[in-house]
Amino acid sequence: MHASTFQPLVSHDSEDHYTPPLDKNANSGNQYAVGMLMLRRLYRIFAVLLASRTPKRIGLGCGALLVGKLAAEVVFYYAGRLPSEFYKVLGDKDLKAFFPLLLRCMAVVAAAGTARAALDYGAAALGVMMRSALTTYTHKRYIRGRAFYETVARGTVDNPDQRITQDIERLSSSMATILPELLIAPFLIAYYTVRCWSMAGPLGPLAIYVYFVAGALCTRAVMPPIIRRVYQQEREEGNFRFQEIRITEFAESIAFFAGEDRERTAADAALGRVIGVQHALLRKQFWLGLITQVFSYLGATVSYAIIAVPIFLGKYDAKTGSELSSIISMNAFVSMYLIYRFSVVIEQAKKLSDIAGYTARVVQLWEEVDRIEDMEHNLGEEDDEDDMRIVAENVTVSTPSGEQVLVSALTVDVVAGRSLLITGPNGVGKTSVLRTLCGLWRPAAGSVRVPRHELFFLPQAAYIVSGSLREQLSYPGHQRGQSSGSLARVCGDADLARLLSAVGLAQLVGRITSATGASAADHLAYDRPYPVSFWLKVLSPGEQQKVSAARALFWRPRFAILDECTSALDSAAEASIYQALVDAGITLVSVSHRQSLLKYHHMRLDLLPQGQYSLTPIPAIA
Ligand SMILES: Nc1ncnc2c1ncn2[C@@H]1O[C@H](COP(=O)(O)OP(=O)(O)OP(=O)(O)O)[C@@H](O)[C@H]1O
Repeated sequence: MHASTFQPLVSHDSEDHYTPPLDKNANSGNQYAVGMLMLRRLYRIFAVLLASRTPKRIGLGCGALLVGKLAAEVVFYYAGRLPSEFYKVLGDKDLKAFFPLLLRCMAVVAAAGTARAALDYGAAALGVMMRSALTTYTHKRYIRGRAFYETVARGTVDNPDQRITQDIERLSSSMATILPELLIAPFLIAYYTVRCWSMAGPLGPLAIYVYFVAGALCTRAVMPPIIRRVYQQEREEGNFRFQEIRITEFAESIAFFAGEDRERTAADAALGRVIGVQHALLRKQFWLGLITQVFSYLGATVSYAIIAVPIFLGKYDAKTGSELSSIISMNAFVSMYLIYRFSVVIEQAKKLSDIAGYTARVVQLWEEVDRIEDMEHNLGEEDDEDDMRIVAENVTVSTPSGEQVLVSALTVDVVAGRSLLITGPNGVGKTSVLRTLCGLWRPAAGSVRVPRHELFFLPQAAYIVSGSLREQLSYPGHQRGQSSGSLARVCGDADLARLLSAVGLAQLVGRITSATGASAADHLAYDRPYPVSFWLKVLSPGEQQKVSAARALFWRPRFAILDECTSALDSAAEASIYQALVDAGITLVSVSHRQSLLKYHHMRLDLLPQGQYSLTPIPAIA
């Protein structure tokens, strides 16, 4: 049956587009201005770069680039003088001087070409180093504690993944190209100002400075809307990518639904928004481009006007025709180069507006992590390692925004050996209670104490990772053993085989080896790494839940939080997994609708509408 044959019960205008997460920062006005906020954020970027593990390399890279740039400028200066020398030699018809000049010209051109290529390479390498340092820092801050969870759950910054993978890269490469130009600009401007002064008098550099200030003011006027558009474009790019990723991720469901028309409409709509912002950005950039181009072409005229003054005032009356040509050429080069250096600075304004946009996106993510860390610090949550129980006292469970109270005045005490089963109708708040008991959500009132390192979570949709079977079964890996000793681990192949057999996956190793064409006696059966896509193909959703259960048996925590983690299993498989968990001495806090699971628990928490609940003991079933 095709989806179009469905008759929807409720017909509504489907404004079929993904609503981006609320971006409070984006709405708070002056986020994109080239002003104090941007400088503060840039300062923070540099502070991170200098404090990174590779500050020496980055510092050396910057230094080498600066020295290289200065050396290249000397070469460019000699290259720039050549036309003036040719004017003189050709004007004097000096054949003896012509060939050596030609040879020198070739050598200088070769040196200038090499210098330019080396500088491009140096800037790109510096960009890569900066990217590495900034991304490593972001990973360290963001993928730690609950920072990533809170950031995603609060949704106050859009697309954190895109900020890490794309915005940092663009920020780094833009900074690496702009930095050497800006660092070297003062030296070159000073040098060429002196040269220009000596040839054309004080009026020469003065005219160029006025010219530059006018250009800078015009540029400054058109920049803020560009920065805002760069920011918006990045956000829409992220939303567009999100839409495409969903099609890849849920290809099978969409195909089952025959939902391609709807998905295409949504993807086209997301693309439309990206294209819309891109056009808006291009229109704004047009004015900036116009200003920079006009100012750079006007430069040639200004240079001739500058040298015209001393010529008409008679300063060079004593010179021969060829000498005067040479002076005009040399002055054109010096003043044009001074103007060029200024126009390079103005041109950097365009890149600076990109940098401001990317900087805002990257540092906003850090600021969000700061806020979360401050909040956690102020709350001063600490584990009580000795208290082996999960205790909720007078807790109000509500959604993160606080709009919806799900459970009021919940008091429950889960001691080791006395498992709790949470039941209730859909949407009443069972998973929310688990989140609160685990510490992912803070209680709106009351207190929760939980031995976090003695807790293991089994979700309904099993989380499958890339790597070997051993890594799959031992996720999240060795770091978990913080309270080492309490978590008994098994590691040998025979132990892992026993684990798999306990959850009904005894055939898994054989299936993996045959799926990859390896021999049955593959000595790397547990250690050959595979991508997530492989595991998702090899394991059915029910088998993925079994892998999840095997992990709990691998780690043997004191407590396991089970959120309908056996929903895809047949009742025999479900029973044997629950029995295995109980036999392993794990105390369960489960959510389930199935009466058959009562016998593995000692207490039942029934969540009722309007925030009510009842907590009753479960009589032992003989
Ligand atoms: N992150 C969130 N932000 C806002 N509201 C949320 C959030 N998560 C859940 N809710 C709301 O809380 C209510 C309870 O959700 P919860 O997932 O806890 O229910 P449940 O009892 O586990 O449902 P089910 O049996 O269907 O799994 C729902 O109405 C949902 O809208």
